[in-house]
Amino acid sequence: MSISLLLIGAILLLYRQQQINRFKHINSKLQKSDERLHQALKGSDSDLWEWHDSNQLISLDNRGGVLGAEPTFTLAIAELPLHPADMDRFNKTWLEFYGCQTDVLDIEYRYLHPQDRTWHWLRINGRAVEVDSQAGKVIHAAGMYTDITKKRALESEVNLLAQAFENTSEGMLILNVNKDIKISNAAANLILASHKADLAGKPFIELVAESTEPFDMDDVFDKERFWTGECEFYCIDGSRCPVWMNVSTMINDSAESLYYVVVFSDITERKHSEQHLKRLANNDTLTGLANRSMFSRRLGQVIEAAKQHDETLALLFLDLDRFKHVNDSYGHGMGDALLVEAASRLQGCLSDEHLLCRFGGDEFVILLRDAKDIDTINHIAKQLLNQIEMPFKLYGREFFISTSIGISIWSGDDQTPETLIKNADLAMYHAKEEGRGNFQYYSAERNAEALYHLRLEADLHKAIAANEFEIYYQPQVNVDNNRLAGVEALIRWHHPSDGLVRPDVFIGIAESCGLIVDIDRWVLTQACIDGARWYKEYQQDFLVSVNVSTMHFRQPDFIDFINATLHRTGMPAKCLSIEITEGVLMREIDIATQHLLALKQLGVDVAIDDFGTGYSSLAYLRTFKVNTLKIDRSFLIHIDQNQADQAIVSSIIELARNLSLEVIAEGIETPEQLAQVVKRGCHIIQGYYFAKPMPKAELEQHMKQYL
Ligand SMILES: Nc1nc2c(ncn2[C@@H]2O[C@@H]3COP(=O)(O)O[C@H]4[C@@H](O)[C@H](n5cnc6c(=O)[nH]c(N)nc65)O[C@@H]4COP(=O)(O)O[C@H]3[C@H]2O)c(=O)[nH]1
Repeated sequence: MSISLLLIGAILLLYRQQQINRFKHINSKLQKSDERLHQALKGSDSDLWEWHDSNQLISLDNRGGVLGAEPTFTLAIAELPLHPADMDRFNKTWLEFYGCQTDVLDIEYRYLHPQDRTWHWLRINGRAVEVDSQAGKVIHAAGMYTDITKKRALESEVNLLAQAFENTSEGMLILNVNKDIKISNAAANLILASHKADLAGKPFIELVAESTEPFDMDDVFDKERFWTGECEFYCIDGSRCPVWMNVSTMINDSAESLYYVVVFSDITERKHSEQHLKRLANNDTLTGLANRSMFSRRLGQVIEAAKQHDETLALLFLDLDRFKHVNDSYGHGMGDALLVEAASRLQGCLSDEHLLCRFGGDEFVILLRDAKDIDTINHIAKQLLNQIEMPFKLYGREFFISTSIGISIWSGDDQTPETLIKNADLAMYHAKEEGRGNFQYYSAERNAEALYHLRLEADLHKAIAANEFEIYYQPQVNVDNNRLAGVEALIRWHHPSDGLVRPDVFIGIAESCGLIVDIDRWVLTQACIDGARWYKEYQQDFLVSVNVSTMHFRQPDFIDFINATLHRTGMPAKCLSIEITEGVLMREIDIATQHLLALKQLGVDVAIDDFGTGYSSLAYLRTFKVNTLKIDRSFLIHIDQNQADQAIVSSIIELARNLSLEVIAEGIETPEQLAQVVKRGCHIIQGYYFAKPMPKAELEQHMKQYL
């Protein structure tokens, strides 16, 4: 019995020992599992919680240290140190869970950390373990709480970046490794007139229309990995948009491309203002034509091209005649309108290959390409003249203007663009001299002459002060008694380097630059000084004739000057003769009439020089009181043989006689010429036959013999 009891006891002991061992084994497993769980919870910043309705307390198993160092603690829900701003949301969620309105509890809120006393983000999630379904409430719940402060911070950073991506004013596209669009931001959709859905999945290359720099997709994305430059995108609506684009590649650690980022901005405005500036720099703002600087550039290029292709070019320089009058009389608005209309008419005469430019003011320049054929140039020039001569109807008024055109030709020579323009300009001046409204070609000879005249003009300004003028006197002889009737004062210029310059060369220049008035007055003064002295010496009514130019005669103080000179020099008025040409009497008749009357009142003689060459009507002889007609030399040169000249000279002498005028034959060189005029009744002769113009000293010798 005792053995059996002992055996049973031993078996029980063994069994118990086995149970203890099994329990220990299970316990150790549980402990390990619990440890692993806590390690896992700790690794994820989480710990466990449990809540019982019976005591309304929440137990926080804080072994992971989420809420500080204290391992486990228990507190009522209301004691949780919640952020005031999260309080209501927390309570509402908890009550819904407690009231079984939701199966799970999942809430994020801020919690005052007991250790660092800062607000941490905590996420609580869990489930009901036991529910009183009759009362509709949770009796026992458990779950996990996690510190999500870092995750929250990361999320807000990501949100920030996402917002920045979405809201930046630059368009942004993120492409996947196949270079298809993965994401686009709002600006990209705005620029490309698209919606996100339009772009998603679209191959990026389909967007690119054009770029100013070469853009090889594969090269740029996978080799260079960075590209920046100007390019044009196709918008979804089919239009094109210029953009400034920046492409970069995102790579992984193995340097493989992961994504591509395309950042771009719409440069339409910039392009417009660039174009506007370009237009301002290259085009005339009024007419829209090429301006001077653009023309000069193009001319240089065209000449270079012409050299290669053996091309001939013609450059036409146009200046509108009488434009200044329109501008001055009707204002700049009218002038501008006229220029615009003129530009359009000129352009209408030219095909696209030719270049028209507004050179400035009322000047236009045209470059004709491939101008081998002179007839073609002439034809175009005539068309241009005709177009401008047609009436301009502007703001209810009608204007008539013309244009003068100078043409220079380039045919493989070494003329620079500047010379080509300058020569056409010179030729244009020649066209003006030829009476405006015509075209002239540039000629080197004419240019040399023009340059010579320019030099003389500069020298003329200094000539009076430098005492370079001298008066020669040419005798006028009365053939009845072979005595001296008078002398004509004729100016001579001793140019310091060119020697004696003839008056018919420099008088014209002096007239064109206005110096003639000073020159005439110098001659008049000298002639009066001499004449006064001769009168005193010889006491004879002996005429000293002085040439007076049109400009001088028209001066308002002309009579005052004559009067003052007579007084100043003591020259008797009756000894002075003023020689004017018929042209003087034809324009500004009122002034001519007044001045002639005043001369008559002064007692000064007036002679019409070069008579018969100027004006066709002789009616003016009725109006103007003159004393003498000087027969022009051109009628006398061949009078010996030419019957027409004989008839004309007879008529002039007859006319003078009938009007009681004196008549002088000028330019008599031979006895035959002399005989022809004398037999027709002209007795006063001026010509080489008797004497050439001579210096004063020589004349004074002559006077002693013939006066
Ligand atoms: N071949 C030839 N020529 C003869 C003969 N007889 C006279 N002459 C020239 O004929 C010109 C006459 O002067 P003009 O008709 O008033 O023509 C003048 C006059 O229009 C102008 N001139 C000269 N001196 C003055 C001046 O002081 N003031 C102005 N405004 N003009 C002047 O220059 C013109 C040319 O003057 P000149 O060269 O001195 O030329 C002078 C004279 O030398 C002749 O028998 N044969």
